[in-house]
Amino acid sequence: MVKAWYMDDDSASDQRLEHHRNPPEYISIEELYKKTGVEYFKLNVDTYATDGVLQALKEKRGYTYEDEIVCSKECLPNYEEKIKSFYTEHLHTDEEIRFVVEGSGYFDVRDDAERWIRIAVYPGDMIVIPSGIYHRFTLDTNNYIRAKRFFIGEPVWKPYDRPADDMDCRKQYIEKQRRGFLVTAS
Ligand SMILES: CSCCC(=O)/C(O)=C/O
Ligand SMILES: [Fe+2]
Repeated sequence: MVKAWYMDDDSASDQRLEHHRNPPEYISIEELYKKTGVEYFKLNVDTYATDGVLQALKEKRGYTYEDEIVCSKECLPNYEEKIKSFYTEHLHTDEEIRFVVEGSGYFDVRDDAERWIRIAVYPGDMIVIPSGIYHRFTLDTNNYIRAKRFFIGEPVWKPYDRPADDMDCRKQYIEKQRRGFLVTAS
């Protein structure tokens, strides 16, 4: 099962480490959704191309665009710059949808009390990060991830670094969080 935990406050050491608190404080995926609106789906990484589960999800959620990103020194153009920008706290005007097919990494999201939650992703994990949430991404010490990216319509990748509190998507996110993410995740 996917693991998520509250991070320590050690921003000086390697971002690619686990950064657990002492003792570790895990959060369930249900709690994660309630606090942040982040959705999670588990797919079969060996059969997703033919088993219909991903296809059904794409149709249900209207994902019309799909591509792949490989984050590694060898494959990602402007690697250092991109890795730095992924780990700079930011938000997007649209959902960030990633399905991990190889490798691993960490998505960090802020909870309702501004605490960082780290979500460890592995092959078969699909994560939907809501529009307007402050978040960031880092590779772990394996330094490699290959993920599918989905989008409703034409993709908009632009990150807006914090502070972006005046953006409509941020205000809408805060309002949804205030009301509670009550609509079922799937
Ligand atoms: C594994 S996807 C790379 C990270 C990314 O695309 C992004 O937008 C992070 O916020
Ligand atoms: Fe992002």
